[in-house]
Amino acid sequence: MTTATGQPVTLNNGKLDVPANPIIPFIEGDGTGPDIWHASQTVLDAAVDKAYQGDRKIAWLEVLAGEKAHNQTGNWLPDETLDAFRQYLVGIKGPLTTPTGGGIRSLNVALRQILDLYTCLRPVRWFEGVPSPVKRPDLTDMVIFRENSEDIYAGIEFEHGTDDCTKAKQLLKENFPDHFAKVRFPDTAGIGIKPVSQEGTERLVKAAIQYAIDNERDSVTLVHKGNIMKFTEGAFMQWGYETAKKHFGATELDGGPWCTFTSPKNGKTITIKDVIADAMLQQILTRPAEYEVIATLNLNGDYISDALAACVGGIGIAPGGNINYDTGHAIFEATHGTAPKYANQDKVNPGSVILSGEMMLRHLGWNEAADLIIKGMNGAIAAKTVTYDFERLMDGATLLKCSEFGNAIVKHMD
Ligand SMILES: NC(=O)C1=CN([C@@H]2O[C@H](COP(=O)(O)OP(=O)(O)OC[C@H]3O[C@@H](n4cnc5c(N)ncnc54)[C@H](OP(=O)(O)O)[C@@H]3O)[C@@H](O)[C@H]2O)C=CC1
Ligand SMILES: O=C(O)CCC(=O)C(=O)O
Ligand SMILES: [Mg+2]
Repeated sequence: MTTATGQPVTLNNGKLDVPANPIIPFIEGDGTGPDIWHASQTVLDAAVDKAYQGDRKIAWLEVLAGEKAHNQTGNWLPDETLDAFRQYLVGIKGPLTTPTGGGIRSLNVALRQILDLYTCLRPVRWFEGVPSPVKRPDLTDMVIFRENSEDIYAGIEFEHGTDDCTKAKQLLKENFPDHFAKVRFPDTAGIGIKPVSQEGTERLVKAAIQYAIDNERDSVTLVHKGNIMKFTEGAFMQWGYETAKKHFGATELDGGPWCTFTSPKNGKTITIKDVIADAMLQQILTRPAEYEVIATLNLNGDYISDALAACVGGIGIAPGGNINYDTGHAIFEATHGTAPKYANQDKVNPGSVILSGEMMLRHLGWNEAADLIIKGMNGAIAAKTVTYDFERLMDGATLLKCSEFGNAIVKHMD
């Protein structure tokens, strides 16, 4: 871990106290991570410099995770990294590789769970001029609140053929013989169990509804697969409606389950509704204008994030933040992964991490710098100076490298 000269961000009476030179830990990331991080840091520093003329500056603190950490320390997620995120509250990261099948379970998920960053906040909006596979990408303007600490990401899985799996199956057979009788091929089945709790649901849905109030949105949609998984996903829906009633005074509409309440901010009606997850994946294509804030479980949120990102032009500009609204801890990161086939080619779109940085600046209250990033991004796209993912779909566009796209954003801040 390198050192940084600055002061920590702190939480006082539930509000972030941000010094003029906050220490912000960052993880560069694996695969395309270093290319993307380099471009992003340039943009973030330029935005802060232009907005505050040297009065404010981020003191970046590199912390290690993933392959770089393993190569340097022998550890994939060193304690120093976790300590830095704990101490400095707000950080940012590039993507980290998770092998499929065997090997380590996701470092990304580990960070979210260890720091209890229970909300994965992923806003999805269209930037004018970005090529999209749908006819009206401008109708998509949604904010996903994905539950980040439960569901199968925090679940228990037993691999077929292991002693643990045999024990788990024996336990089910002895204690729940009727359920176990429904397992079609018990001798070769792997077993998975997912937890979904009332507390976990309540804090996530509460944050989503509060966001709708603060940002003057008209609806919050609970997305679940409760018709099949009644006591996990169905319970999420039920607890979600209860949260709206308990914390926001919502009352049922026409006998429920939809309910409404009056926003204390603007006096308008906010509707809480629900949609089953598979139907939602078609609704985001067919009726996107009807959805604003989405509160959902971990796996549904993972699927919906990528699908919605594609609707507005792709995963290259899909940002996010992992946030605990109670402790103030937050780590901002792209929706996409490490795209390893493009590693070290200075090729991919750094937009997702740059816009994650924009979210981070707004989270810190540095809105002037955040606004400059949006201005720069709009300008670079309007000038059709873009990376390969947009260039291949745009007529008459100029192909830029990852670093060049960062520079183009900076140029268009003026
Ligand atoms: N939070 C995190 O750190 C995450 C990590 N991961 C991990 O990343 C690894 C790779 O995952 P994979 O499933 O390949 O998914 P990726 O999101 O890494 O890549 C899938 C495709 O998305 C497009 N893409 C991704 N990033 C960009 C970008 N910056 N600019 C433009 N296009 C981009 C590319 O499409 P095309 O081929 O069309 O050019 C790429 O082939 C896995 O180990 C996975 O676990 C995955 C998601 C999140
Ligand atoms: O951690 C991973 O490897 C995947 C995570 C992911 O897909 C996501 O958070 O959207
Ligand atoms: Mg994902």
